[in-house]
Amino acid sequence: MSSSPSLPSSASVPAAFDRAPVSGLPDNAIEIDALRKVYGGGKVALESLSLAIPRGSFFGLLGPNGAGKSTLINIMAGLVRKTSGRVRIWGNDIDTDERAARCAIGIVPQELSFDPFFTPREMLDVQAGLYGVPKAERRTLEILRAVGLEDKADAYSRTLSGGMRRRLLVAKAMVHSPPILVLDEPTAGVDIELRQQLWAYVRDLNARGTTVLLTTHYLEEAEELCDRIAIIDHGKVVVSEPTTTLLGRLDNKSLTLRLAQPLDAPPPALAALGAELRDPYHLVITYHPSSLPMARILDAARAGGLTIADLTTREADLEDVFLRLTSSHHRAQEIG
Ligand SMILES: Nc1ncnc2c1ncn2[C@@H]1O[C@H](COP(=O)(O)OP(=O)(O)OP(=O)(O)O)[C@@H](O)[C@H]1O
Repeated sequence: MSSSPSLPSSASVPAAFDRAPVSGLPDNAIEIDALRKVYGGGKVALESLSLAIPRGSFFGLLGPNGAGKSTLINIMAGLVRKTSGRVRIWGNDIDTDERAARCAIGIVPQELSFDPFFTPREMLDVQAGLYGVPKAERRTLEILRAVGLEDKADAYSRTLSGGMRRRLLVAKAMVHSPPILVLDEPTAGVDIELRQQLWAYVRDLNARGTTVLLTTHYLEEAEELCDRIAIIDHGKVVVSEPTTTLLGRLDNKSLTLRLAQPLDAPPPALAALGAELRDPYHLVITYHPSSLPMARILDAARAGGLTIADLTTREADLEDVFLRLTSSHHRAQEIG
């Protein structure tokens, strides 16, 4: 795996807002309205998709395979042409203010593809040139330092490890100090240590004002990092809300009681609350905390004469919510 050095703090890299006036900033970094994409063969990838990504948020875009996430990001990046609808990036319509919209966003693509004969320094310089960053304002080495690649500034890119290439793509996306950073599956196949380093850097950028849009298949990562999450499925938004609200949706918990004595059936008072024996020493009760306080379950256990050796609880996590919402969405589609 990668023997990459620790990423230094990004404090040396000015965030986008260090130069931007605070007044006149858009409330939403990205606004998508009734976006539709039909590919050549007639495949409808996005169907009237509307979404607002608040300025300053760390926003997760989740969805099953084929939901339309890459199509959406590629439209924002100018790589795929939308069929209809409206997209505004930092207040700039991609149809009428394409250049300003492109300058407001830095995209870290899924694929690790770049010219193997360019060095990281050359690559960032070319990118800065493409975005019209004047030579005096370029911070090539600062950015490379921030992603832990300063000592590789003049190495051929083909000699970099996969993890280093991923970080180089993050650096490339940041050369023009965009107020919005989009990361499309940035940690797929990246080892855990590097993932943490990458997230420390991106979190720091976010704390200093950069809006972050992340797509990932690692739901735990999204749950930990994102303050808002949208789930899309079949080209439509199923839900878009603060992560805490989303997690609160299921109102589901499970309580496992480890028993001092074995049982062959749950006592009636607990069976009435839905308790099931996982094995003679473990009773599992899945319950809704809002309508069934845990104290009532414990009272029922005591009334049933049980001696509890230990107990553990588990809350619904993002994976539970994700599966519930995407499968209920499928059911609704089947019914409708
Ligand atoms: N160039 C294309 N031509 C035709 N259909 C396409 C094209 N690109 C994507 N699609 C289809 O559009 C739908 C959405 O694909 P998209 O790649 O946007 O989904 P995704 O959410 O990014 O999936 P994944 O998580 O697997 O990357 C899928 O059914 C896909 O097969």
